Amino acid sequence: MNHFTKFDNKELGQTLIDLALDYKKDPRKDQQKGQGKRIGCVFLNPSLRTRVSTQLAASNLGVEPIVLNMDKEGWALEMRDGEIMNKGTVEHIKDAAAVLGSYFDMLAIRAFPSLTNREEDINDFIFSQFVKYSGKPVISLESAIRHPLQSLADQITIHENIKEKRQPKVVLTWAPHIKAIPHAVANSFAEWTLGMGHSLTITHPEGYELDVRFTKGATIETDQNKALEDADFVYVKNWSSFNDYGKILSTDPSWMLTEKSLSKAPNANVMHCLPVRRNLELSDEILDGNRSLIQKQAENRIYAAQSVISMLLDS
Ligand SMILES: NCCC[C@H](NC(=O)CCC(=O)O)C(=O)O
Ligand SMILES: NC(=O)OP(=O)(O)O
Repeated sequence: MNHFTKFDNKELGQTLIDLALDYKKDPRKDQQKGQGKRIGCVFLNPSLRTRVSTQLAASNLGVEPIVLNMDKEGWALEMRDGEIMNKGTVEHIKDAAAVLGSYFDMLAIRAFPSLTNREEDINDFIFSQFVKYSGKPVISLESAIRHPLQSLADQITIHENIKEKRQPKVVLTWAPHIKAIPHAVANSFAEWTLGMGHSLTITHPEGYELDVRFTKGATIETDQNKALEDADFVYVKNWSSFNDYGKILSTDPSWMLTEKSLSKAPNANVMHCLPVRRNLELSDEILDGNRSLIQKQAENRIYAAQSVISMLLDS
């Protein structure tokens, strides 16, 4: 594994899940493994879980994490090659990434999409520029189109909570939001769930179809009640329109998941990546009830990151 940016294959996915579960039992068992190594975690956007869980994961392995909140503390970065930098940007990604590459053994970066330039976002422009110029193994802390550490934590959580021998029914449901929200978490959840061999139903209002590169093989159902029937895992997420790029087409509150929406899914566990807007995306009754796996997902972020850093240390 040279970089960790996306789902690769089922075998590697399962290896990462198993390793994460080993670390969960004994988080510091490999404390010597990363002695003398450093990881630089660069954030171009806000974060709670990703920032802290990655630092904890690194320190469990003896790796020293250093965080740079580039959006607040760094120079304004120019991303485009060949620009005459006579406006607001101060430092080119080519120079900044190369310097960081020389300081660290591995790097990690969060770079959200613009949601205004679809072409750049679907090519993961900022993230790709960073990988290109850093010269070191890079972990995605959420890019324009993927959030693989979240998805690995989600798959660990599903793996831990499968109760029956049969294949679980996994549903990804759109939820209302007041802001235009990226596609990364939904894309990645679909990519990893399908990649790990689960069946996936995606439900959303008309116009909210995700990029088919991530959803090929999923069942798409615009009737949420029908989609939720007999679900075992229900992943709740808002995203903005992909076809009408970055637009909010609906804020219909009936899409917010409640106990009533799950009346035909008695065994459903509910998942969300957090942060969640209570009583807009998800009701208090679900968030505070027995169905929620949401805190467990957040805890598993540590072991997801730890398994990834550990595997990168091996390569
Ligand atoms: N890192 C996990 C989620 C990040 C992002 N959420 C947000 O931007 C929430 C913003 C708000 O609620 O104002 C998203 O859903 O893709
Ligand atoms: N789920 C997640 O990535 O949370 P943060 O944005 O707080 O890191």
